[in-house]
Amino acid sequence: MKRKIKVGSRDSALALWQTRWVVAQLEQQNPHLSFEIVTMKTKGDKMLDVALAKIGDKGLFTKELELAMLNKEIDFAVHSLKDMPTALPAGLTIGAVCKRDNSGDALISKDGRKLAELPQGARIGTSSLRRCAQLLNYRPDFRLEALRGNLNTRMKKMASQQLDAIILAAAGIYRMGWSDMIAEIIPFNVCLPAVGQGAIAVECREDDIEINQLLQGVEHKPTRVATDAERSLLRRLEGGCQVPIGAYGEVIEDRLSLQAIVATLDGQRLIRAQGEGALNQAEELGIEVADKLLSMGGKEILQQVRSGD
Ligand SMILES: NCc1[nH]cc(CCC(=O)O)c1CC(=O)O
Repeated sequence: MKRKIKVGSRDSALALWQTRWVVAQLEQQNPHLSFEIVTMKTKGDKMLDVALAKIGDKGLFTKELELAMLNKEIDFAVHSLKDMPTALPAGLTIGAVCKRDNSGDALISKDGRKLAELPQGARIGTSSLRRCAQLLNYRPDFRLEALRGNLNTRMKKMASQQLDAIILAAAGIYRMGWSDMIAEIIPFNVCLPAVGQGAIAVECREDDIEINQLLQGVEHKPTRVATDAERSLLRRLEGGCQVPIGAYGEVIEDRLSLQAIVATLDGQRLIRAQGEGALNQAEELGIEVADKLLSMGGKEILQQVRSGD
């Protein structure tokens, strides 16, 4: 009998798009296999009105899917890598990291204005501490307003709350087919993305050899190496959604580069560091750049942010 592979996904439009994209490739590569998508709500889907930084849970968007995987109700789960904690539950692994095209943050604004063209005191919607801190560092006159919910909700809130602009991950907007709405991809010297942003990751049981093998078909080595470095940096800084940390790793030919920032919530202090290394030294590079940030004053910033003043 043909094995039916059960694939776990959150039920948001973006999550389903990503899951279908992964499944479509696997189906094409493995015409003898059949797949079934099983959707689940995670705690993060149920608590849409609370700022992520306030919920402060690890695995807010992943835990239910991980439990289902450990209980063998599903065989693998598709996530936004950005939503995955840096330490996974025992027995689970990232079976594949897929090719990332767009890791940046996108500005969606009234009249299509770019960041530099926004008026004094412009009101910008985002609940990400990382985006707030970097935007305030760039333009202290901006007024950042809380904005959560799935992509559809956030778009509606821009109009109903009369915001001048909102910021969303570019990858999500492209996947939803809304690229026409993007005024600008915010340059990395203004705003570095979240660790793993733009990359789709597939999580599975460590001991499921067949599934691990299958997932090699959607693995993209350069994206894996770049995001390994980003995740290693985040692990070293012990950051989650509660701390403004941005990072971007990139493979150019046979070299891996990593740039990162850590900032205070008000954006008044922002520290930037970077490094470069060999492709097989991703973890080490993450630690090296994290340690640079810590020694340049990042340690004090992290302490200050965590103590809540
Ligand atoms: N925080 C939620 C989340 N997780 C992944 C994405 C977008 C897709 C991606 O980064 O791969 C988003 C939306 C956003 O930040 O605008």
